[in-house]
Amino acid sequence: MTRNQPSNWPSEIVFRGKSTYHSSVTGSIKTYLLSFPIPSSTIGETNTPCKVLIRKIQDVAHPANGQCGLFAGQKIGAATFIIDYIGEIHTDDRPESDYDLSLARLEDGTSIGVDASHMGNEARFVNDYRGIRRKHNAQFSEYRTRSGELRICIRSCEDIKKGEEILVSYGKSWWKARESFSGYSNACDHL
Ligand SMILES: C[S@@+](CC[C@H](N)C(=O)[O-])C[C@H]1O[C@@H](n2cnc3c(N)ncnc32)[C@H](O)[C@@H]1O
Repeated sequence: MTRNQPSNWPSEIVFRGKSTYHSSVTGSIKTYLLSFPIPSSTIGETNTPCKVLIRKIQDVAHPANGQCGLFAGQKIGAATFIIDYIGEIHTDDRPESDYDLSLARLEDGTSIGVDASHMGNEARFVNDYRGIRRKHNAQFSEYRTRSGELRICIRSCEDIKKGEEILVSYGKSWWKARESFSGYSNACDHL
């Protein structure tokens, strides 16, 4: 299900309800991504996204203070589909992107990513739990839609109260790759 652009969406990022395929994705890879046969028990695209809100974080104790976060706009039960992570599907290397998730790795070693640095939906604003909460309350989860498209979504791993920040784990390797980090820029000037 696609969504409408939120009113506080940053003007420099293209809002998209569906993935876009970069020119690095060849025809055969696109076929694999879009039409793999799936068991009918798999999560389908009839999943209704939860209401989520992008909020500017104004809390000096929060490690992403001044940036944005993704917040629950409704009560969300455990193990609930929250929202698809939409971005540009690509196979080229994007080590500089902080919004690039791994979607699949093919037998020939090709890595397929979903990069939401320049386009995406609200899911691109989800923060990592470290320094904010004892553990994550949501996680990235890969699935096929009923039509067979491979996607990543955010799913809750426990009950999330309305107004609570939705937090995932980016994984240790994500942070390790950024160990030399000396400070994040303010990514939330539009709010
Ligand atoms: C996918 S973006 C998340 C949304 C981002 N906060 C924004 O406003 O665009 C990833 C970036 O968020 C920030 N971030 C996320 N979780 C963090 C955490 N636990 N501690 C510090 N910075 C975090 C880092 O700047 C990271 O590069």
